[in-house]
Amino acid sequence: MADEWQDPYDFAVEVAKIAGKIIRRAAEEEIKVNTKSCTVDLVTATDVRVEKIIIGAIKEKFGEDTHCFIGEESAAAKGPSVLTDKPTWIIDPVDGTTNFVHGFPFVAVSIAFAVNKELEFGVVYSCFEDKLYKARKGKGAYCDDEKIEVSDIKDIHKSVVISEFGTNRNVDVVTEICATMKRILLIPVHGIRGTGTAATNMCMVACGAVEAFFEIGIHCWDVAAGAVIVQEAGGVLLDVDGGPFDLMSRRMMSANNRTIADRVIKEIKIFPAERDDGK
Ligand SMILES: O=P(O)(O)OC[C@@]1(O)O[C@H](CO)[C@@H](O)[C@@H]1O
Ligand SMILES: [Mg+2]
Repeated sequence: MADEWQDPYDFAVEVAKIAGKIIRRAAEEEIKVNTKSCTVDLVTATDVRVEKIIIGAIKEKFGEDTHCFIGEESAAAKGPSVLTDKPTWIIDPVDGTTNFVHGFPFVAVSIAFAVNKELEFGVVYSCFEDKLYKARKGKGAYCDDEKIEVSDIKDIHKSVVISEFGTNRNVDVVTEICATMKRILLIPVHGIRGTGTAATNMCMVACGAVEAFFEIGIHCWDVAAGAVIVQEAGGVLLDVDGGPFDLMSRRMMSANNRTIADRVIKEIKIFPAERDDGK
């Protein structure tokens, strides 16, 4: 049987690189900053423009109504993002908008594709590093066409963990996040890091640079592509309570193995985040 998702996969790689070039060019000009859910949840004309270019290119290539789309910048106007069985592109045109605005060089184009609610492939292009991470279900994970694998560390005391502070500035939430980070540091672990983009954070797990990345508050478009890349690199994906990974839940634990995941999960204080699908 013809491999029907190879063409969209190859196209996702191509369009991610084009989008990355647009982002790099835009970074050389003055960036007008707007805000979304709060004063520190930033968005720029580049986020909106790049998403339109990606979706427009996909529609031109595969047909106007062939596929569905969940894109960060168009989602806001549409209400809850419901993932159906239909072939669906899940897109974050600029993951790390705050970094883009500040010139902090970790900004990723994240493009994933799901069919029957199963993620088929993920592409993450870290455009200032010029590193393209990609993976298709069942076919391994790659960075610039070199196979990547998670680290084999099982001892939490020899691990580096990634997490993020997010954009929620509610004092109780910030207190919980900081308390979780403190508990993890005091295990102790070698260190806690964060690139400011979930997609890139997950690629750091996939290539074995760190052992785990978790966050409460991410969206499906931040993590969909990284989820395929982590899984195909031999990693594990879970809910932050150790249950099954739920793409629309706004929370995620990704790690090199279950031992590390479970040990970090013990330190996470969970706070509520409204689901992407509104359920
Ligand atoms: O709005 P953006 O830039 O597309 O994405 C938001 C984001 O960068 O912020 C979080 C850091 O808290 C990341 O985990 C997530 O990817
Ligand atoms: Mg974004």
